[in-house]
Amino acid sequence: MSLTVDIRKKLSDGNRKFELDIQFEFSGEFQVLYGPSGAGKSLTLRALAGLLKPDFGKISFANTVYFDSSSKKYIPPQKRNLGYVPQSYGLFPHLTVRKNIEFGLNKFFQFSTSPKDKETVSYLMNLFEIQETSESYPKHLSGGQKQRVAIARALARDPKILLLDEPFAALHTDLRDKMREELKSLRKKISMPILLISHDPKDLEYFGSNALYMEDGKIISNRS
Ligand SMILES: Nc1ncnc2c1ncn2[C@@H]1O[C@H](COP(=O)(O)OP(=O)(O)OP(=O)(O)O)[C@@H](O)[C@H]1O
Repeated sequence: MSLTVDIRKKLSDGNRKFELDIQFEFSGEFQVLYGPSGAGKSLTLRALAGLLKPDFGKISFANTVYFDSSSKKYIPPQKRNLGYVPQSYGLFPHLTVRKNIEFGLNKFFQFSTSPKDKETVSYLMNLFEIQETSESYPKHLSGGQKQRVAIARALARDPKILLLDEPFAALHTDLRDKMREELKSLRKKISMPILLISHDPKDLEYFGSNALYMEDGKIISNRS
């Protein structure tokens, strides 16, 4: 399954202008997108997730076209079969861990949870070892637990690719090492490609057999 990206987007807010001009293809296990602050890494991930609409170009994954400016095709975020975890995790503070993960099932208008959905949520809580926190609210969780809930929520919709924006940035150094190990073993269990953003050289060492280096809205080098 390969992700193909060829997009351009001009952004401006009064005085500031920024241009994203990105081309790459990814079909491995891990792809790291790295580069300095302000390079355009998060904007790229948001475009893949459908939260930022490019001006021109095409995004496709596993034979599904998510965006194509020439045919005016644009699949909205909730219909893209990918899991996206933003840098701040984006957990809902007023929902318990269980409800946060249920939200990921993408069934906004369903008032009760089916037995199959309950099974999926239990499976994910077991997988991430967060069963004991199921009735807790995000503010009572550690950084590592919050991160696990956020990834579990992204996986609840059964995505075919996982997009993680700086997954370890909010964690202490010791926990970062542990979570890197966890992410690697998780990938073996779920066997789906993971695209992650980082500006930590240690992530490159760990996951970086495929690495794209970005600067000023462009990909400067591609190590694969
Ligand atoms: N609407 C906008 N108008 C102008 N510039 C913008 C707009 N939105 C974002 N930017 C700028 O685009 C640049 C890239 O932002 P982005 O969040 O993708 O950076 P990043 O590489 O993820 O950085 P970091 O590592 O700090 O998270 C930044 O300089 C940001 O300020």
